[in-house]
Amino acid sequence: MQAATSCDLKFRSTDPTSRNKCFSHAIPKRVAVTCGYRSESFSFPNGVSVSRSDWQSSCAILSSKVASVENPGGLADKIAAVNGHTNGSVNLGLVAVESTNGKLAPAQPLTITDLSPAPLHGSSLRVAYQGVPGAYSEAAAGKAYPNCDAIPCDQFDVAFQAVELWIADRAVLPVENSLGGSIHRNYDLLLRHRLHIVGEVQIPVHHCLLALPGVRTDCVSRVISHPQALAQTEHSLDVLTPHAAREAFHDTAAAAEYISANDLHDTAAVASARAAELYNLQILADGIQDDPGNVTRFLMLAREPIIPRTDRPFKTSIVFAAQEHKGTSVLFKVLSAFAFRDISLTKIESRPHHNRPLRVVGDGSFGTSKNFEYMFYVDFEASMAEPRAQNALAEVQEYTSFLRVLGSYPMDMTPWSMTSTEDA
Ligand SMILES: O=C(O)C(=O)C[C@]1(C(=O)O)C=C[C@@H](O)C=C1
Repeated sequence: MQAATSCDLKFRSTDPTSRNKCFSHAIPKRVAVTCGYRSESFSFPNGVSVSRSDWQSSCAILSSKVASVENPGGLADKIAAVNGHTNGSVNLGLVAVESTNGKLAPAQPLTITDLSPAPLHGSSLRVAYQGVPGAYSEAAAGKAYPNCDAIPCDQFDVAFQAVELWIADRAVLPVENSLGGSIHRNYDLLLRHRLHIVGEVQIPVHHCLLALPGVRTDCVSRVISHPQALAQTEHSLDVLTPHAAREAFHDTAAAAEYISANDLHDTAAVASARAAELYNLQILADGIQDDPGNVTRFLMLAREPIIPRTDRPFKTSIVFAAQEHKGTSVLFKVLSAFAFRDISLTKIESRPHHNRPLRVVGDGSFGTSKNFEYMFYVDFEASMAEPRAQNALAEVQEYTSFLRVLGSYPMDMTPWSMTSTEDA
């Protein structure tokens, strides 16, 4: 186990009566020891060395392929193609894994079960989310993992770190809303961190306008809430509080908590009905989202991937960077790799390529132009256990300088009921 280093994280008290109490822990940073990994990278007899998270992705794809491949001989080459281990096939044979009793277990091929053990603490699953009790993200955590121990975090980034530092077992984070669009911060964090998407939940978001008891709507001169919530209620607020200033706040429930904690009679919050209960506020207006079908999609993140299956509808999320000098219409070629295999795409998002934001184009004879360089996120409706998905990614690999499978996971097929978040 590597040396412990301290790491300062900010978590919020789970006690809803805490008035903006936010405490920080100096959490000793530990490398994952559940499976007794001695290091964050593995070397194989043939000299190929892979990072732990690449290994996990390989295991996930390997496990999915065991169910579907006829000629095991092609297995390692296919994995090599998708995971970029171009120097020879990856020997997935023997890896010594230290068992929990300290003795080296006999070398056995790792399975996802080895990589994703049940939480050691034995109690309910600890799920990190951004916000305070009453936030929609808390409701999403409860839908994703009923009876979980929901851990409020100050920032999206802290929720990622909580999982990486084994303080939480999962994280549930919003990535897009049907009215407000993508939550770009979390797309960037998916790339920066090495967690795996293991599921999704879609939450109908039912916004309310909350204020202290006795406050009338025409006395409200300021409305505070999460930027996404303000975007989702823009027209309603134009009608309800046309002269009130709108201010972004940490999250919807924290806005409600702030009004209550500071006894603000001129301020209202856009938040859930549950936040009204938790922070003793009245509901001035109910269901103020501009579209009754207002839905936010949340992703469930874990340290290890799940084994993709074909027994239920699955979705796969990837991120890639187009390969320079691969000629024109690279994006078209990438998308056609799915289209020609009858794989539907449900999302494309482009985000600045932080390591290569600009590319100078032109030989100088007519001057030079600068292209913005992007990372592309794509969600498609297929499981990595399906050969068509594996072959599509193997083709995409030809056009990309970087390709990562963020996760292959069950689609959220639960019917939407608007009542489900009235008590969110
Ligand atoms: O502030 C909250 O309550 C959150 O859960 C965050 C969040 C978001 O980030 O989009 C989640 C769902 C809603 O779309 C509004 C806000």
